[in-house]
Amino acid sequence: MTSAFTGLLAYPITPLHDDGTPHLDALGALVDRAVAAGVDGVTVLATSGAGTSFDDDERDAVVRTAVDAAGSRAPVYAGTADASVARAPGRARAAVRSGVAGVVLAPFSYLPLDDAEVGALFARVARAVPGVPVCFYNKPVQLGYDVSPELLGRLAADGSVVAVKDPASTVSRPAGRVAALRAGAPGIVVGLSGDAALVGSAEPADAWHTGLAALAPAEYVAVRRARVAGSAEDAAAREWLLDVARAVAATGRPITALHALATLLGTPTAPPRDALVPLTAADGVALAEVVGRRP
Ligand SMILES: N[C@@H](CC=O)C(=O)O
Repeated sequence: MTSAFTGLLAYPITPLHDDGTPHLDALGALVDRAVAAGVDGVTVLATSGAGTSFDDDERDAVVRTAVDAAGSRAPVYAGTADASVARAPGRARAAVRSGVAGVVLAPFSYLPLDDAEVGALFARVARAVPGVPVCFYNKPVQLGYDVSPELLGRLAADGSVVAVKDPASTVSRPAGRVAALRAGAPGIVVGLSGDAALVGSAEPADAWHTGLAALAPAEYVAVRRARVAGSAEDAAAREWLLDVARAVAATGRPITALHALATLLGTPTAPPRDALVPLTAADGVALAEVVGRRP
């Protein structure tokens, strides 16, 4: 049996109707397409899915839609962070009731947490969903907390987490981080995020976590499979994904850009909820130009 949180993990946006409610049919279609293209798992309601912007009923409906769309073909995971850390265990329980195969938890808080608080949070969530795999969603730039290999090792040893999603090596994250995480937390599943780095030259890892893979699954699957097999990559797919990743990053508004990208690629969605503001016209034109070059 494949371990949880391995392979290519697609993080769909949550498509929206014009009134801002989740467009569940569009979400189901996105999940179905990604799974049919061969992604190894789907995570809803994390960053790309704007999980913390939805109320409980909306989140439950999003999870159920994704689970139904994936069926038995691929595991569905859900981001269960909440603006109130006290609600995180309840959100994890709700996701499990709706059928997820594991939960993805970021140490989300109004003020950055410290090691003791993060340890307590993950232990509480693990106790709330015994036996359910939990992935530590490390988001140091945005949350002001960067998990150490040592804390991860303690959380893995007591069964609170089985996997970690870490930003791929960049200028601010020197190479060697994957090895450090493995050394600190033996046996843990190490996954990386950051499309430009993944498609570019990220260190080998057990998983890739990416929002873009939900929108361009065929290309991403081709690149991931070739990378894992050590075979020749589809150069056109790789170059195009790199260009898309750069165009999204250049906007400085990743969620808004992913919604715009989704629209350009045929998924109906309104822009993200307030207070995320629209892309500039120039950014919209740049994205459309890249999409027009899809191989
Ligand atoms: N962008 C993804 C996964 C990587 O960080 C998300 O939606 O959370």
